[in-house]
Amino acid sequence: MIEGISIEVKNLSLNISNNQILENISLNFEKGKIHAIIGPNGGGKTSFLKCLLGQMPYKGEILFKYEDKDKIGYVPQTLDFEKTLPITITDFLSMCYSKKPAFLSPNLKKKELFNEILEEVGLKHKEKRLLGNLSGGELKRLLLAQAINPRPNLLILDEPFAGVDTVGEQYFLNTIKNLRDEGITIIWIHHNIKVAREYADTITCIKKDLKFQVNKDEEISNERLLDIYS
Ligand SMILES: Nc1ncnc2c1ncn2[C@@H]1O[C@H](COP(=O)(O)OP(=O)(O)OP(=O)(O)O)[C@@H](O)[C@H]1O
Repeated sequence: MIEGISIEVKNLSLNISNNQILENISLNFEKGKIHAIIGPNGGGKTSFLKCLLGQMPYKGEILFKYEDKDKIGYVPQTLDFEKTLPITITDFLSMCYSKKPAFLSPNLKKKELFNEILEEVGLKHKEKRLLGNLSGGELKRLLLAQAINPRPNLLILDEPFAGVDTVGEQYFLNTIKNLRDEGITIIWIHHNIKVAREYADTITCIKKDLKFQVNKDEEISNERLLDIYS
């Protein structure tokens, strides 16, 4: 089993260029569970994840509690890159997994690792494909592959299903559930409350200063839903 990370967020606020994006948010994320984050477009969900990842100049405290390691895997909402770049899946993985000396082709051991990684996400035999030629769903699978190998203690997913078809979505949902069963803490932005309720252990709504957290089986009243999405 993997030891998941638990997180305590205390009085988190984020102000960028005089724009108050998050205000006074306090939350806990228990280890080894799936925590879905919902909320309206522009409500601050991605900014919140970026605070967790230490990428935003937030105020307040974010405490990571862990017994084993504090390894974090991250799948971004989008990956911006020049589509004509001559970079294959293997080149991309080489960049993700290379330590110095850099710029060497993968050795036999790395090639075996890449095969295992690609097989897990259903991309085996596509290692020579150019990154720019991958479909939205294939790119998401590749991003997931680098995030979960080696296994992290915390996995952060920013809308992993965007651009993914129904079969791909089911694949992601099963993978997320299996990773949770391995002990990994998962924080996952998702727009579909019904799916979030089915798969997540807690649901957290983030909309600037309006936030609440409910467990899987707790009701979310229509009033609350109206508050979030109006
Ligand atoms: N670097 C930045 N500089 C200025 N404003 C920003 C920056 N990053 C985000 N914002 C603003 O913060 C607000 C929240 O954005 P964020 O991307 O966190 O929302 P979101 O809930 O993830 O939205 P969506 O569901 O559309 O992805 C938006 O109004 C956005 O324009």
